Amino acid sequence: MIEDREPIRVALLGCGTVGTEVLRLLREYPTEYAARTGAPVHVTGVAVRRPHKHPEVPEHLLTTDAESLVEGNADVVVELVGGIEPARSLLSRALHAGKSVVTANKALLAEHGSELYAAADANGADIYFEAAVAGAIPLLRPLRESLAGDRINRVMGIVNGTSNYILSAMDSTGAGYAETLEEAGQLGYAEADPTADVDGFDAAAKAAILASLAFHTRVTAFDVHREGISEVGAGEIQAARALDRTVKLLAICERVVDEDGSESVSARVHPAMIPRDHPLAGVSGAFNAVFVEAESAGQLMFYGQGAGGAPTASAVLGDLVAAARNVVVSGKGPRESAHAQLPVRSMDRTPTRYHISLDVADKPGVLSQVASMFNEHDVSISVVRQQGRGADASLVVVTHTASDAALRRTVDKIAGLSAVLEVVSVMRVEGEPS
Ligand SMILES: NC(=O)c1ccc[n+]([C@@H]2O[C@H](COP(=O)([O-])OP(=O)(O)OC[C@H]3O[C@@H](n4cnc5c(N)ncnc54)[C@H](O)[C@@H]3O)[C@@H](O)[C@H]2O)c1
Ligand SMILES: N[C@@H](CCO)C(=O)O
Ligand code: NA
Repeated sequence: MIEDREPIRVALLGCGTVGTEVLRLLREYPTEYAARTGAPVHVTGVAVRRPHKHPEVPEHLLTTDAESLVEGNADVVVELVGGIEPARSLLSRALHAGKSVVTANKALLAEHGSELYAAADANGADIYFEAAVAGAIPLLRPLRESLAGDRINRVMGIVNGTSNYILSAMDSTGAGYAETLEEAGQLGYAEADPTADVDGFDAAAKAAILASLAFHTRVTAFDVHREGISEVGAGEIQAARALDRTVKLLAICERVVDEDGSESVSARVHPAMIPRDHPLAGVSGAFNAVFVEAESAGQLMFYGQGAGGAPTASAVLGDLVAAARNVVVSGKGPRESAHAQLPVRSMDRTPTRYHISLDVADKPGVLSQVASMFNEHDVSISVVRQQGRGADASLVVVTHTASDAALRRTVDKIAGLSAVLEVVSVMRVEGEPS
């Protein structure tokens, strides 16, 4: 009988939005977790900061001493505290003691992932982190395991629910930034410090994890070019709408191949205009979606709830079952795969496309002045649209692909032209043939 087997002991660190749901589900379906694991799964303690705030947790499980809980008899440590410290020290301690770890902490993995992998490897423990990227969506396991026999060329997607929730609302109802951010917080999507969401830090950490797994290369959060959504205003949303596009905060990880065949990895997070008929355009609210392009598999799309207590708990519990099962059968999960060690390309040298919207003086020759700036910087133009007369004259340009640095230099030069009254919006364009 499975119930009679030696239980797998689980220490839970943190009992906030996600931790509460993990604990609720473990207590609601013990027979199913036991059957899937091969042994009963017992929570031996829950580390929190303020015990009186957790009436839902049996009192005998609560502790404020996370260190002692980790050092105790747990087989698996589930970390749902977030942030770098004390999570880093606690997980390092657990791994060095040979205990497997399940975490949803993208910030920690994106900065210190290699150190944790090494500790896991050296001590025969596992580290699982499906919840760290795109919440409930099974994405990291497919990258780490199912696609291990393929060659991935691109991973592009919406990986931050909070900023997507805000951009979706701005686009569909014209809602304001602050009120929507507050709603996202109340719904449990936003990080404890929501600047991590709106300034792109959360998505950049996820991009680092995705790029590392996709390209078998160590990519950290510091390698990821990052721009958030704070500069996206009604002007940008309208400019996109006028061209049948919408604005999304995208994480883009690519293998870039130069003419001489040398390869590098580019990882970036920034707002971008995508066509309204692109599958990512229809991803709204806290939903996430990620495209993966692999040499043999072709295009794959992963879609689902990227944030929220229960969806994230689903991913954590899937990992917990895997880690616990490995303890039962003395098996091992996947290790770090960083054999390719491709260089990380700077944003300046990354090929991108720009959409530029300008208010211009209604005078002959404006178009040719602007066009000559593009020529000078070797940037070719894909679309030009000149609209209005007099004070309302405007010019919209969409470029072909060029290096990001050349595009930025061109915009700076154009802004300095006397005929250009205002640069209304500048945004990168993704999701359409270049
Ligand atoms: N909320 C989501 O939608 C979501 C989705 C995916 C991943 N995550 C990740 O999951 C983790 C947890 O997120 P959350 O939304 O549940 O956060 P949360 O802020 O709701 O919960 C964290 C809890 O940890 C507690 N805590 C802080 N320091 C502690 C310590 N030293 N010892 C014990 N407890 C401590 C806090 O009091 C809080 O209750 C984070 O890494 C986050 O990035 C969250
Ligand atoms: N704050 C994150 C949680 C999921 O990682 C988001 O909004 O997507
Ligand atoms: Na996931």
